[in-house]
Amino acid sequence: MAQLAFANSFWETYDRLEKPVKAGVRKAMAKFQQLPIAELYADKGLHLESVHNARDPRMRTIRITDFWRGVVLAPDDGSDIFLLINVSSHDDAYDWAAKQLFTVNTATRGLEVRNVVAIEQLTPTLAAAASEAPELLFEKHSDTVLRGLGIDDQVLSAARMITGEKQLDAFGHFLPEDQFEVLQYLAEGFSPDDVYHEIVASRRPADSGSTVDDSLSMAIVNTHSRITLVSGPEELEEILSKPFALWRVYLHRSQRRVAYRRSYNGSAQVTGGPGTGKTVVALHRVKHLLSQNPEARILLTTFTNALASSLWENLQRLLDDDRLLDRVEITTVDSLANRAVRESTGKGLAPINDVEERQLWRRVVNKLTLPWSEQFMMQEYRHVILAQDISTEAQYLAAKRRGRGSQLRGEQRKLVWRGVEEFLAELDRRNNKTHLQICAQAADLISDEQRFDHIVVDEAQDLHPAQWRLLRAAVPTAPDDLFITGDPHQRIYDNRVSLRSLGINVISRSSRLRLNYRSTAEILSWSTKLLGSEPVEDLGGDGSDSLAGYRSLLSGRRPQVMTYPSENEEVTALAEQIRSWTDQGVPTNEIAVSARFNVLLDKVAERLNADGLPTVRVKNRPRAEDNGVRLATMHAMKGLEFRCVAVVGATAKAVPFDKDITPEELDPQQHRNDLFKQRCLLFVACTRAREELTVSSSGTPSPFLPA
Ligand SMILES: Nc1ncnc2c1ncn2[C@@H]1O[C@H](COP(=O)(O)OP(=O)(O)OP(=O)(O)O)[C@@H](O)[C@H]1O
Repeated sequence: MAQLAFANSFWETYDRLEKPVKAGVRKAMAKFQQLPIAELYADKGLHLESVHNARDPRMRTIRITDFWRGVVLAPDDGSDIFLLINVSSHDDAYDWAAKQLFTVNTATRGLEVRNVVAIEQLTPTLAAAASEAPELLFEKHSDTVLRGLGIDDQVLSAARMITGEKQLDAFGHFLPEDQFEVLQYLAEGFSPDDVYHEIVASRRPADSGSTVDDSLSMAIVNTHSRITLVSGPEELEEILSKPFALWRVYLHRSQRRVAYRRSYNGSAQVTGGPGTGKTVVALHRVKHLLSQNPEARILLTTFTNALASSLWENLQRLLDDDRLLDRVEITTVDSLANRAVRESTGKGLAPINDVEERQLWRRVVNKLTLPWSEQFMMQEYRHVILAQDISTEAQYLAAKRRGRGSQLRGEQRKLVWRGVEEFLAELDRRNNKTHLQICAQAADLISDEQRFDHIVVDEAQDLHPAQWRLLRAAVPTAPDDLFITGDPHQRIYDNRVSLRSLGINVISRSSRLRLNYRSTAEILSWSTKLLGSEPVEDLGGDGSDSLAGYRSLLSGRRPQVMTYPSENEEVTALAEQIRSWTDQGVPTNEIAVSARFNVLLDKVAERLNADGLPTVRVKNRPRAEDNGVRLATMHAMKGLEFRCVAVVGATAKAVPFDKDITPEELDPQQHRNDLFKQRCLLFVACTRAREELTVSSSGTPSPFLPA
């Protein structure tokens, strides 16, 4: 009986197939598990046939439906594993299959694939460019060194003509996977020894004796990172019925590279637009760190409790081992701080929330008749005083007010400081603190027993400097201390930091992910326009970040943007839209409605419930399988995803919301930051949609909506 293995490229295509095509795939796969090899070839329905003019004689295609074919690599050396590579339309399948060549890497012994036709066609162009280039990318490495890292003849002669990293990136797409990765590492300045440890040593199977088994099945078994071997019909059924969970298990090359780098000589950072798999990468990094040291204590942290619960569920799936899971603490930074303070002082804390803090500032402003708004005071306290851990008037008078665009003279600063003292005294009287104050206190108090060996941070863009100080204090400075993922385009709390000034240096250990796996290209390109054209400060405060090269391979319907004469009409149209999604078979738990404010969500809930559509508030942390259309404020949409999303109430009054915007005359810089924060909010809400997005308003639409 044959065995079946799947290349990662298969998963990238499978989940996008329509249901009948998926059923066809399952039927074909079942045959591989039921029939002896000779009968497979004879089976009329499967139609396992060779590819005319294929560069790899083992290449075959199978029939899935009249229109779709699967591309398969068939063993010709007496071994019995068939590798399913992808599923595509009839012509694409034959065209692709004819050009590819699978080979076994001499160093890693893994199976790799190259587009041999493209390499041959592009080589003369490379040669022409190389003859005029002042230097070549790999000239300092000898052939012997490159061969020792698994580079074979064809790749070696191409590598010898490559002039720079950009050219390597463009060409790399056609090269065998392990060899391309070796070249990327060398191009980034890693020494051949480091590359050997990073790629070859970690992938090469332990030598079992004097003879090397170079059969196709052995190469398949050796290629864990790119190929899954399926043991039996139950496992196959489980895999094919839950491809969504599989995405968490099979990584794209660019993701695998950052998640499974053996070690970073310090803190590392991964950025990327929405849906590029940063959370997935963070989870895999935890898995990798545990594989390096199963005794390590790891903190995996994120922004909200809801996201922490979802990280826990996914990590459980990924590790599937309770002993390893026990080594990982998953919590928000605020909860970590609360616990550290409670354990050190023996006192429980009930921090006040943002709304209460704002009210308190209003009282302070009124009591001292300060010439600034409560919002200005609250921001000054957070972004200047707490951010720099300022505790005396003298420190404040001398402080740089980074990120603030207004000038405050000495007398004015003294007045602000009086306000701060009043605010702190009032908190003391109430025996209260803010979350950020608790983080600041925890950073000073955290004890050795409360420290971790590694910290992995997801949604890092919204952490405040006080929270970073706590994280810095919670892990000793060492290789692999902090692994940080985030997207500055999704900054919805306007917390800006200079990571370097907080003792976190990610320079030369930063990577960017560019491929979006969540949304269609139509949703992405429309949503990206919401951000406008202002440069975006990067995660660590060292420059700007951009979404250059950010893309999706999925395609679908363009987002629908509607304006209604009244809110009632908008909500009526929303109910119809949701009904049409459920009629098309989208389950209610895969549909979300998001608004800037809860009042509109209340109205939506009332209307949908009256129409017989169940609803659930995201803030009540429903389980993934719970029935009901998800209702969430734009803030609560962070980190989530749904097949269909309706953003409602996107009016000029709600986004931007006046009260959240510092007047330009008071502080032009803060004004710009506040406006950008609101753009980000809309961007976050819209980029949660996987397949369909509608955005509606009644009255004047938000000025941020693209024309
Ligand atoms: N290699 C992959 N192949 C297929 N799907 C993937 C892959 N990596 C991630 N995904 C899927 O893409 C979606 C987005 O991933 P994830 O939530 O990790 O992205 P993110 O970058 O953290 O997003 P955001 O910043 O918007 O929260 C998820 O459904 C995830 O399962």
